Amino acid sequence: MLELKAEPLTAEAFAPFGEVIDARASAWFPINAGRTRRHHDLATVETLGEGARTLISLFVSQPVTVPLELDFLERHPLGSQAFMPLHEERFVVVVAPPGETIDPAEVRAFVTDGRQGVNYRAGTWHAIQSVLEREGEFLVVDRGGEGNNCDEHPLALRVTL
Ligand SMILES: NC(=O)N[C@@H](O)C(=O)O
Ligand code: NI
Repeated sequence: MLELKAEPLTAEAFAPFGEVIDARASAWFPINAGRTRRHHDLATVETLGEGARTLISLFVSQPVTVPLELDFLERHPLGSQAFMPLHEERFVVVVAPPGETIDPAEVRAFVTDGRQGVNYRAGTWHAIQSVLEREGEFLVVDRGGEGNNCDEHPLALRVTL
């Protein structure tokens, strides 16, 4: 069983896995006669393969318990996947670099602060959506289309905060 202690999520630490989406930590420019700050182009949506298209969905998730015990990570080889909380929900992020196998030494665990979202780059191994404390509602942007876009890799993990 691989034991991990979740670290506070930062863009720098998450860079090998994708982007952190956070209005507080991103540049913006004024639009709408100055009434709106546009935090522009914060993450890259990847949609690969036959019939690929971008999906916008809502995930309503029940909270996980901590320590969080997992028995697999998954990846989406044909597209990115972004999760943005709609009510400042905190969630646990577990990731490993893209590749055909997972090196346990490269698995990282993070916890978000409620204002952060993540965009997993295509192929990044990750735990399924794991919201903390209460039911969570997330805007999700990921890839639809033909072919298999979800691989699972067995891995026994316990994550503490
Ligand atoms: N299956 C699905 O749409 N969700 C997972 O990919 C996940 O990362 O939660
Ligand atoms: Ni996923």
